[in-house]
Amino acid sequence: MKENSLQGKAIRALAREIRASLQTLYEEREAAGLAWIILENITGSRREQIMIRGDEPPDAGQLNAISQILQELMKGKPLQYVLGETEFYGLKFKVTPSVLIPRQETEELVQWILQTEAASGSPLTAGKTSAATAVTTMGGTTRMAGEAAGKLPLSLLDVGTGSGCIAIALKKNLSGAEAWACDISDKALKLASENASLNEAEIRFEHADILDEQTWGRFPSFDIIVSNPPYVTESEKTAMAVNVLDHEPHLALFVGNDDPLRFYRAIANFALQKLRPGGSLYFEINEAFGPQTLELLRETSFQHISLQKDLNGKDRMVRGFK
Ligand SMILES: C[S@@+](CC[C@H](N)C(=O)[O-])C[C@H]1O[C@@H](n2cnc3c(N)ncnc32)[C@H](O)[C@@H]1O
Repeated sequence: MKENSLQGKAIRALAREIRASLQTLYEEREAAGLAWIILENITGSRREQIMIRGDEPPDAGQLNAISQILQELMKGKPLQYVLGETEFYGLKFKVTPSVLIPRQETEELVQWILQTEAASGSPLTAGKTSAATAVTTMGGTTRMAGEAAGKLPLSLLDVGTGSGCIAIALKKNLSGAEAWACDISDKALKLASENASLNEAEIRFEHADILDEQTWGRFPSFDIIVSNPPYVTESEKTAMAVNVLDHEPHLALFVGNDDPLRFYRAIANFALQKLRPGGSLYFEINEAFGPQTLELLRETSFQHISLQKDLNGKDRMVRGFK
């Protein structure tokens, strides 16, 4: 769409025009959703506010920005990379093609962890004070929460942190927790650290190849270890959407066909060494390997293991306790 074809358009007409352009590449509903996200981003107003001021045309600078965004989108670049930002668990994150775009399934993983913590009565769950209180974990053991108790505060590690979304969302919602995050990618770690500053979350970032046992020594022990590791097999590549395949980092996505559970096995062994008694391990998983990932946790002597489906009814998360 040419910039001058947008000029003088009232904003609702503009939304329709953007949608029509995008429909050559996206389905109608997705195109309509994208059109509003673009307008919200450019005007800095929420959709409801834009609707109220519907007859005010955007200025020349805004039209120019819309036109550039459309050009990038028409090349198949994901909107989050075009805008350079996204939302995850109600927080804003910068994203670049060096990191995976945070997904809704991963928000569900964060939700599951926070619900489990809340159900265990943790005083660290956001909104509650960090008192010196004994907390019985699902694993059946007791840990002391709160530094005032003279005990270690709840600590967590996110393995393969990417944009930092899991670690930062957990840190923001488990006040007083000590949060660590690691990744093999320096570029991801740099961006994750920017996101931590943006969200005022104190996180300790470590560069580590989790498949290399020699790097494990630099980590202390944790109450929670979580990971959304690379889990798409090479043979699943052909079924993937082109805008994922062409734009998202392959280091974050793929694992060889010969050993699709490679990361899960390594991280489960790492967790067996690094989790405190009663500590918990959470994974996001490939829907094709639910029972196999559970079996892996069982074989690695994790207890109270469970498999959780995502909102689309797909096997998506597993959990086990040490
Ligand atoms: C599926 S992405 C998850 C990113 C982010 N946690 C999320 O949920 O959006 C997997 C991440 O693991 C990292 N990674 C890949 N191989 C790794 C390794 N051997 N050790 C540590 N991190 C690794 C990638 O760089 C990538 O950031």
